[in-house]
Amino acid sequence: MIQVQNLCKSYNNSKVLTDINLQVHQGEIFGIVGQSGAGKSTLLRCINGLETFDKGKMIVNDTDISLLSENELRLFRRKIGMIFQNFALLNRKTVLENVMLPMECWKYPQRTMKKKAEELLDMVGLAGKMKSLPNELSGGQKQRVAIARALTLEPDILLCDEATSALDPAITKSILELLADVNRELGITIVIVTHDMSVVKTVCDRMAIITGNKIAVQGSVASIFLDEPPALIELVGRREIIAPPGRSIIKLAISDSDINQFLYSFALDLKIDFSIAAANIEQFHNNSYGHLYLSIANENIERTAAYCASQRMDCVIFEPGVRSGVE
Ligand SMILES: Nc1ncnc2c1ncn2[C@@H]1O[C@H](COP(=O)(O)OP(=O)(O)OP(=O)(O)O)[C@@H](O)[C@H]1O
Repeated sequence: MIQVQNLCKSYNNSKVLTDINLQVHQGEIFGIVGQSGAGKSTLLRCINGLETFDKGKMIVNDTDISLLSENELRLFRRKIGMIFQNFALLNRKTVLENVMLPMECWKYPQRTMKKKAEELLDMVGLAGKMKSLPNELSGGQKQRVAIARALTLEPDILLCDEATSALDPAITKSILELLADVNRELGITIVIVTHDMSVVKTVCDRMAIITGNKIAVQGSVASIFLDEPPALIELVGRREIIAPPGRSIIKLAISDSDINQFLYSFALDLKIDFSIAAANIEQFHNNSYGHLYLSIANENIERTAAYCASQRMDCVIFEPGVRSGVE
């Protein structure tokens, strides 16, 4: 659906994106994260043709967008909605008029525009606010209007540039639920640029991390958080647990549903002294995964590692001293 191949982009001879290769599958919610200035928004603007690039290919819905004429690009953009951190609503127009704007640009008949805008405002839970002005709405309500407006031309793809960054956690949650509904019910592919890892964990199927102008890693959100590659640790930081003298820490990637059974069998089969040094289980969509850190006497480490391998459990051993994990 979206294929980025060897894409390079500079501003004034300064490289912003280098050799970007990325695939977003049809119908998924894809997160792009990276430090401030990494080039996330630039990549998003390249996807909808708002930004040109120096080298490489951007293929969206089987169309190589660098080959499109101005007019073809305009038609192409129709099928891509976008929402922003600052909502980008017109304050002198009512909520209903704001939502009708894209259809006005495409000269839809008045009755069609009004009906469609009303339906969408109903869908985003703002049926009672059609005549309000944007500055009479809360931040979350403004973003709902922006989402309704982005859906008016029935896009295949919705691009979200830090869409929840200005909202508090409870409102962010409700906007993410709305985006998940839009994805599920309308089948719209969603690409979310964010610096907020909880956004990615809550709604994204897959993700990419941009570091040093490049994609450092891409894959399923759960697998990236379980693998904890350096690019992720660089972004979210690390915490440290010191294994006490004579003991080591063993780190296991595990799903929430397996923890109790694993610990039960572990204690019964190995009959060794161990304690839980830390556990970090998180919700990814509807599944809970995370890491379990067991503190084990050094003389039992080899047996423990062999036992974990026999149970097909991935484990990493941290000898006495410092072990790291993501926050
Ligand atoms: N139109 C422009 N002209 C010149 N430089 C630009 C332009 N747009 C972005 N840049 C530069 O490109 C780099 C990447 O910017 P971009 O907005 O894509 O980063 P970002 O990862 O989205 O950052 P943030 O998380 O802070 O929004 C930055 O150094 C920025 O200053």
